[in-house]
Amino acid sequence: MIEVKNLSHQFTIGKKGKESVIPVLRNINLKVDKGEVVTVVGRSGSGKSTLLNLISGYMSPAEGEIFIDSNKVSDFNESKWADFRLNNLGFIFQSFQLIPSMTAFENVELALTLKGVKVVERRKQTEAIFQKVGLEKFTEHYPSELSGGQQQRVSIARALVLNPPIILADEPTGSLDSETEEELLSFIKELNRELGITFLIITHDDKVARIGNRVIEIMDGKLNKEAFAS
Ligand SMILES: Nc1ncnc2c1ncn2[C@@H]1O[C@H](COP(=O)(O)OP(=O)(O)OP(=O)(O)O)[C@@H](O)[C@H]1O
Repeated sequence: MIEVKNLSHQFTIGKKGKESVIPVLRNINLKVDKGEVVTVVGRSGSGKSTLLNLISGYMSPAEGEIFIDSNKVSDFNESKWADFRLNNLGFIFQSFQLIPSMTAFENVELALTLKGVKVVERRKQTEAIFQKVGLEKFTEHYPSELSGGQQQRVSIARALVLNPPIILADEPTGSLDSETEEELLSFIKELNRELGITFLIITHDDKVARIGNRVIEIMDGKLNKEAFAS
């Protein structure tokens, strides 16, 4: 489903003439199969977000190839990526990234509007997804009128409404207390089990890492050997 081949990435930082190169990822090979939950751990600064940004096309790899299904996405230009993301990838972020001036309902409906779904159909789909995430009583709330856990559920609804086969998550419980975190992790497992959604989750939290069928560790720019054990 996701295949990363010989992926390396580095950043160039500093003023012109005094640049230095920071290698972040070195020769990474990774396969995520359909229906898996794979968690990626590693120290702060080890390159977890960089890996996710490369897999989701927000950065282009310095070297290597990335395939999602049969698509060589590492060759995509920005417009192809935009279309591909809308149809294939859902995203969950630590900071929820909801639009504050829109209600919960409008935040979720917007994803369908961008996809060109007609108004009656998108209202129907949005209502159904609020039922799925158990927030049907909160559709008219603005993000600031919701708890952290509720905001994260709205952001999951926004991802789910597009029916993505894959969800990429960056520290999805990083802003939640431990009880809300456990609820959210159970919900992610339920979505994986019931809808067969493949998850790639980056985290530095052991509890989150443990929901993975496989835990992969990035260390010194490489994937830790242990990580390949199923
Ligand atoms: N746009 C950028 N320009 C230059 N260096 C960057 C850039 N983004 C990240 N880095 C550097 O790349 C390294 C990896 O960063 P990354 O954000 O991928 O780590 P991380 O494992 O996700 O960290 P954290 O757990 O703290 O979020 C760090 O040393 C960081 O300073």
